Amino acid sequence: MSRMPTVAALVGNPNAGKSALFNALTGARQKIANYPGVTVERKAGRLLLPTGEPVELVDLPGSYSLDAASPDEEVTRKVIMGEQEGQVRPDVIVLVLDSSNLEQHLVFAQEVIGLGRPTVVALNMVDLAERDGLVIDPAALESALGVPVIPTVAVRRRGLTELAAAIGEARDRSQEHDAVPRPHVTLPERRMLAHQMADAAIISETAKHRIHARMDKVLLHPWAGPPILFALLFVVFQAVFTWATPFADGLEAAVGVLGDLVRTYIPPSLARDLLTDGVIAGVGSVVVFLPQIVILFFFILTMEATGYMARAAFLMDRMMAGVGLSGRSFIPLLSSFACAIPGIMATRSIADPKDRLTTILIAPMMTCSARLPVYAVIIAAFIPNTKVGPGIGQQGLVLFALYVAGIVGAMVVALVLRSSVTKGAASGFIMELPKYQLPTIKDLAIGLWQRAWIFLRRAGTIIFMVTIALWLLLNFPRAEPGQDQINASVAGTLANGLSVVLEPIGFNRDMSLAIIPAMAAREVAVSSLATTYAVGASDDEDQTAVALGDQLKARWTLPMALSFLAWFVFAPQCLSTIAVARRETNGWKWPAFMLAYLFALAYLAAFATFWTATAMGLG
Ligand SMILES: Nc1nc2c(ncn2[C@@H]2O[C@H](COP(=O)(O)OP(=O)(O)OP(=O)(O)O)[C@@H](O)[C@H]2O)c(=O)[nH]1
Ligand SMILES: [Mg+2]
Repeated sequence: MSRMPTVAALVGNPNAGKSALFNALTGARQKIANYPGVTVERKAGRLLLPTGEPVELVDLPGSYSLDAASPDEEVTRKVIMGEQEGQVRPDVIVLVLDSSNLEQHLVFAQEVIGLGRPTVVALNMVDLAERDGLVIDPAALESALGVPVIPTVAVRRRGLTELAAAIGEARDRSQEHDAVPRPHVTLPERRMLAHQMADAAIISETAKHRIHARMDKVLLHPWAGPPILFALLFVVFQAVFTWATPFADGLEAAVGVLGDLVRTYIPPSLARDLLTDGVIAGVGSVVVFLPQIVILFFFILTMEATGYMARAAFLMDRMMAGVGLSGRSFIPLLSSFACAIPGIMATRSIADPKDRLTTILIAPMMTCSARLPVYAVIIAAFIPNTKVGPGIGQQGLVLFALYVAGIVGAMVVALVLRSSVTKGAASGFIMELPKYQLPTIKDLAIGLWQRAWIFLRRAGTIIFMVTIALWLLLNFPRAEPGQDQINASVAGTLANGLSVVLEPIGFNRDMSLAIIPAMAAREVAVSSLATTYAVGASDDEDQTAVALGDQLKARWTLPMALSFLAWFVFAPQCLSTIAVARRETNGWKWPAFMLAYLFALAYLAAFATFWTATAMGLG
């Protein structure tokens, strides 16, 4: 047998646990989460059979049918059929079924088995079925489907060896005879058969899942549900501030000490300035937000793992329909709170092209985690840390308001787009609700670690480089004695030019200076301000670092700060988002449109904020 390695593909309904199985079998770290539509691309990994032979295992997006409706389902169909470029047709199909949802998953299963190709069924999530009081007979299912059925629990690594062995056997059988497609069975027939098969395979069923049904009664209640969701999100933003404070203070102190050490032990020179003003002040000012990021992701990951995320989508469906979208757009939009890039990619699970395009266009308005440091630094400097109610801090409230401003802005834009450029009827929304699950500590820890690592890596690479470049542009050419270094520098000259345009929205030179490098990564706005003020202060007598917050307080007025925040709610700040929008819409037309309308919106919002605040006498 000296042929190409065997290829096996994981196929099944969304949320069946394909990626969890993939991770368990190959040691990969694909994203898994408890809602349908997590995986939108194929991903290959290597699995070793019990015989030691390697198999290429492909994880695929979930699918309800071989008649693909959405771009991610299309990937699955193409791979199964061997039409995907750069991917040989799988020799073995590993059909993943959710045992606790058997009847529903058997509908697509029959379609796949009907292809007559070597197939193995992974009867996954048998633990959840048991929890719900279901006992399933794999042998009955095996004889009904005519292919091997292996019970598995992906997240507990149960049944993996048996599954791997079955994959090997199926491959061996396939070499003996060719695929024999079975007679076509229509969808209604498959539905009926699925019902019969599930009935025959389920030995006993007790009504254990009452608690979860009762939870849904409350959480999905048309009146009680939305306030609960709202309250939950509110708690998240309070927590981002209050829980993070001790850790953030500690980190900030550590960065300060580091700067002082360098100042004490290295004689004054440009190189020392680069270290203190560029690296430590600049990059350090971003790194101190690690605790906030971790706390935010703790909540997002928990919502994803417990199954609440899909319920939130369900709750929001009605509101989304009001602006011409559906609950389908909710999860991509919510993912954009982490970063617009995975958010935009997640829109591949939306079938209607215009729904999808609208969602892509508004995704950047969801407050991504890179904006959190910008918001946090300004809020901490300008909004008093007072309580406005029991357990409600004013700072958390303002943060919450900024997130809400982004959401409301996005909804208004969606409404306008859906009645103009992306006109079309709102499509219906059906999403199966996943089972409630407690998140496993290990998965949560891995998820948080990955997030923290991404954040730190950004600080160490892109933010670091942009900050250094900015430091150079701020320091050259050198100022004449008595002249202001920043005004003399290349960066200062550019910023002074730009501030003519930005003056009407209350931006001073330093703010204008901060928003350009922030196009690389939004956190850079913070590091640029820190570096600018550190460079500006270098000539002063006092060499000790002044915390960025104090610098801001001394140099900005409240209306200026609010205007800066308003700008960051809407402005298209990161080039990677534009690049992904180009890829997902196949051209420059829509990203250009996105860029233009977001800039216009940001300018208007900052303008209105600045002048309203000024008129209110806040300056
Ligand atoms: N209890 C239990 N949970 C599981 C099992 N397999 C997967 N899960 C959980 O089920 C959820 C869905 O798993 P995924 O692997 O993301 O599902 P998927 O089939 O890849 O979903 P899509 O990518 O959306 O098609 C996650 O929360 C997993 O932790 C299992 O055998 N038992
Ligand atoms: Mg997946």
